[in-house]
Order: sequence, then C-alpha cells, then structure tokens
Amino acid sequence: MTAVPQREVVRYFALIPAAGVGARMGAAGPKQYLPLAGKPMLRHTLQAFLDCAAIAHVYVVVSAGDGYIDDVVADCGARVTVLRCGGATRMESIRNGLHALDARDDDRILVHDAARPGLTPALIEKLIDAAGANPAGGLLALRVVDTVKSTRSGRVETTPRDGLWLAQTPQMFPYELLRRALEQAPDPEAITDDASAVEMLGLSPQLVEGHPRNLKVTLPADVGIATLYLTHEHI
Ligand SMILES: Nc1ccn([C@@H]2O[C@H](COP(=O)(O)OP(=O)(O)OP(=O)(O)O)[C@@H](O)[C@H]2O)c(=O)n1
Ligand SMILES: C[C@](O)(CO)[C@H](O)COP(=O)(O)O
Repeated sequence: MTAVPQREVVRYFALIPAAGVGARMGAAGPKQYLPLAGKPMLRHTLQAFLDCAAIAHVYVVVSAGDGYIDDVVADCGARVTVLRCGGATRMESIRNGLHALDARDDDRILVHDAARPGLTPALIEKLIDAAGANPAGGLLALRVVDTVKSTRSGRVETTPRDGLWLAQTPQMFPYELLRRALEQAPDPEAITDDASAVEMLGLSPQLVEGHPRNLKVTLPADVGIATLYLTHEHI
C-alpha cells in the first residue's frame, strides 16, 4: 500500500518580546517585572497563553543579562522557553527570537508584548478564529472612538475617525512571512509593530477587534488601569 503524505498541522506559537528597559515608565527596573495584582507583569502575560489550549509553545525573549526571568517562569512548566537573545529594539528582539525558535514556514507566530498583561485566552482564541487561515495574518486592534485632531500641517485640524484603528498585540503571522518581512523592512528602526513590516510587502493583515483591557503598560498612569483590569476579570 502506498503511504499517503500527511499534511502537517499548523501550530500556534507565542513569541513574547520582554527585553525592553521601560524608559517611559521610569521605574527602578524593567517594567515587565513590576508587581501588578500580586504577580510580576510578565507572569500575567504568560498565563493568558498558558491558559489557551491552542498555543503549542511560548517563547520569551529577554536580554542576555536578565536576572529576573528565572523566578518568573519557575512555575510555568515545559510549555515556556526563555530565549536570552534580546536586541536593542523591539524589532531586533523579535527577529532574534524568530531565528532562535524551531518552527515550520506555515506555523503561526503570535507576537505579544510582555507589557500587555491584560490579555485573555478568549482574545487569543478570537484572533486565531478570525485570522488563523489568512495568509497575511492578523492582529488585535481597537477602533478609534474619540474625535481625532491633527497638528501635522502646523494648525489644528479634525481628522475623520472612521477607518482608524489603534494596533494592539498579539499580531499573528505565518513564521516564514514574518521572518521575511522583518528582514526586508527598509528601516527596521522605524517599525514599531510587526504588522507594518508585513504591510510593506503589499499585504493586508486582518484587523480583529481587541479590548481596552489589553492596554500596553507604557506610562506610570497605566499601572493603575492595568491593575483594575487584572483584579476585575469581567470588565
Ligand atoms: N529592545 C527591546 C525593546 C522592547 N522590547 C519589548 O517590546 C514590548 C513593547 O515595547 P515598549 O512598551 O516600547 O517597551 P520598552 O521598550 O521597555 O519601553 P520604553 O520604550 O518606554 O523604553 C515590551 O514588552 C518590551 O519588553 C524588547 O523585547 N526589546
Ligand atoms: C506593538 C505595539 O504594542 C502596538 O501598539 C506598539 O507599537 C509598541 O511600540 P511603542 O513604541 O510603544 O509604540
């Protein structure tokens, strides 16, 4: 009997860049380790992926000299791998992480900021369900709800808000596409999210409605808001 070649099943991997210094937070150490609702910020972020059955493995990228990560992942089990290959920018950390992990071209990589601890398994599943089959990938994003002003022209002008979105993470792409996009980006220093590198290839990643609880903790004022969400599961 001739063996029928098996189609390989697409796997979903999380890649969490956690090698930033948190300059805008201005805390004594990197913001991803700040205690929030009793746990380091990054531990909350990891839990969302650990609680999502669709995620085969979680990779965390930290800087080579990181002295906090071992304690944070101590109770995470074998589904989490630490990659000590962080770079000088978010994009560099992600590129280094992609080189270090073992994935097939079609596997989906969900890049998610360590600094977005309010992510939930339901939001991860929503992204996978909506955009998992899209060859150009997809990302969580929020529709702009406020009136938008622009000062680009030198005077104050009102810009229509319809069709404007705020990018969140996870941002999910086939492994080969994401590697290629980040390698070919003309100015990787200017790229602040992964989707923009994919857009530069002429592709259109799918926007999937995210949630305000998935805010990025960037400034000191964000700590209180994130804590509120983490202590109130259903808001
Ligand atoms: N060289 C870098 C810079 C950032 N990040 C990660 O990318 C995510 C989003 O970046 P951002 O909020 O800008 O974090 P920081 O770079 O730490 O903050 P800041 O820009 O205020 O210094 C964070 O989880 C951060 O740890 C990273 O892995 N490597
Ligand atoms: C990836 C990101 O979180 C999407 O909103 C964001 O772009 C990170 O970079 P920033 O420098 O904090 O804007």
